[in-house]
Amino acid sequence: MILDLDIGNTLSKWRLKDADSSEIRSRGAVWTREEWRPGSDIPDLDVVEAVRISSVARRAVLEETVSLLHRRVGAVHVARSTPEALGVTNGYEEPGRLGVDRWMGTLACYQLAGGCCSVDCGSAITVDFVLPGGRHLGGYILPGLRLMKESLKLGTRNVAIDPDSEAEELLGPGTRTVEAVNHGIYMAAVSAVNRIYSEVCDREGVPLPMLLTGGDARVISRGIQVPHAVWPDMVYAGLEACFPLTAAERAGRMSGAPRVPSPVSLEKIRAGLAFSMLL
Ligand SMILES: Nc1ncnc2c1ncn2[C@@H]1O[C@H](COP(=O)(O)OP(=O)(O)OP(=O)(O)O)[C@@H](O)[C@H]1O
Ligand SMILES: CC(C)(CO)[C@@H](O)C(=O)NCCC(=O)O
Ligand SMILES: [K+]
Repeated sequence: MILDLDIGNTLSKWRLKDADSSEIRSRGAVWTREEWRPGSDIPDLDVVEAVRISSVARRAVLEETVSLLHRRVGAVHVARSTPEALGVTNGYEEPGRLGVDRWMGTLACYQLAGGCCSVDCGSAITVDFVLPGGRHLGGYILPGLRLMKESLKLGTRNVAIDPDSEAEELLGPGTRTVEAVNHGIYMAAVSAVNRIYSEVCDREGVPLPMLLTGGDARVISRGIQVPHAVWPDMVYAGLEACFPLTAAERAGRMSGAPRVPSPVSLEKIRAGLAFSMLL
């Protein structure tokens, strides 16, 4: 079995992948904390032959995790943000400072779609761009839905947005505090993603396929106006591409990859942008 770990600021997600069949056997999430110890909600390490890790948590969390895993598992691969990988050049002035979850997601997206816009809707919402040809432009970081809500301190933090609600409903005016807050932060998030996408495609003169991942990807997806696809395993797919271990991975197949969405024409993107600015 291969254990893949995506250690975020809030949640540490894991999945167990069968090295022979390439099937995902189980998955889970635990709170990210200093001491990452196998317990009831963490898989049995006896069956694990290799681990791949993407971590944006404090260094102590990663060090603790790696030293624990090294004692139990033969191969431990830790992903890093590098100046170049898999045909993509990192757009950051200091490439190592780009969040490795962004780098993994973006590499996976590029492998799948070529030039792309990769969006991760987690504790933070990040939007990254790669041009056809592989130049990563950098990206945008904004607070995620939960963080935006908590920062308001209006006592509404425990009332999460129902992930099944329709965008149309969430974009209307709220008539109670929790609704006003939920609709406000939802509007902030989806408007930002829509606008960022159009602005960058306009600037660069190329319409790009958009892929979304992260805990809030499904609900944010409903408010995104341009064609896109949700890829829950996008960060894991970056780990697969960087550290291929199975036959399928070596052949370039990434698990859970969606069909590549065809972007709308540049003219349409520009018309939408002009419309929203001239109103
Ligand atoms: N059980 C949960 N605990 C925390 N967040 C949750 C949970 N279920 C859904 N969410 C939503 O998922 C978002 C967090 O997304 P994600 O699962 O990608 O976690 P993350 O690890 O915190 O992200 P990041 O990698 O940016 O740190 C939150 O904004 C929240 O709205
Ligand atoms: C932005 C987050 C928190 C998103 O998980 C992560 O990618 C991170 O800590 N990044 C480092 C800062 C940067 O990417 O510029
Ligand atoms: K994430």
